[in-house]
Amino acid sequence: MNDIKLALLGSQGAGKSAVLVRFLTRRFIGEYASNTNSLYHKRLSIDGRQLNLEVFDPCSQSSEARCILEEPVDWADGFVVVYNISDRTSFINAKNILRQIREARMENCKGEMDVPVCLVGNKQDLCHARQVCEDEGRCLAQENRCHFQEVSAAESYQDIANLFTQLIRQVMEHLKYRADRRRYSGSKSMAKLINNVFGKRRKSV
Ligand SMILES: Nc1nc2c(ncn2[C@@H]2O[C@H](COP(=O)(O)OP(=O)(O)OP(=O)(O)O)[C@@H](O)[C@H]2O)c(=O)[nH]1
Repeated sequence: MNDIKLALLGSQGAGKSAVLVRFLTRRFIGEYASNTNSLYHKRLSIDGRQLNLEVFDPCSQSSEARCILEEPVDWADGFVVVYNISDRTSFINAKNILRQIREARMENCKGEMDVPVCLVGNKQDLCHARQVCEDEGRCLAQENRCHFQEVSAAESYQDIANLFTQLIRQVMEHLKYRADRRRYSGSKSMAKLINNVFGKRRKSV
């Protein structure tokens, strides 16, 4: 069984818990405890494969450009970065979070393909109070080579289910790529070792 670890990041009140609970239970629950870190577990099946999903929903990150929690950046295989379309500050914070994920990953995983990330503009039902237009979200996602989706955790399940399913598929591909890379570099260094030990002798035969 595959283990998939995701982390949800975003400003306080952007709707991270609402989005996640919608995905896990299909329900919208108005209020959530926001002063604790939560780790959710779910078993699911995607494309016929059984998965153990763990999702980390940390307690609020402030809207200032301070460093996001370092642990989820190292721990997670993929990220959901949530902002509120009716709160520009949460969008600016999402931008900072995307930058920090990229920088942290560049340092830790040199040469690896991008970590899967989905940028989510939540509270689409509040479009009368919109402060971030859809194109801005799309452009930001393009700049960061990540998927983008506007959703309303309050009103709809399907968009949220689709975005998590797509992200999980991407994570599975990414994990396979990393495992193949490790196997390949392992066999390359073994070949090098064999060559170093036997190379000269073989030449003289
Ligand atoms: N109108 C509307 N309200 C939403 C939506 N999603 C969440 N909310 C509300 O926004 C508030 C914050 O939602 P949370 O899910 O607690 O947000 P959060 O990002 O987890 O917040 P913290 O845990 O404080 O970081 C709650 O009052 C939710 O009911 C949505 O799609 N539309």
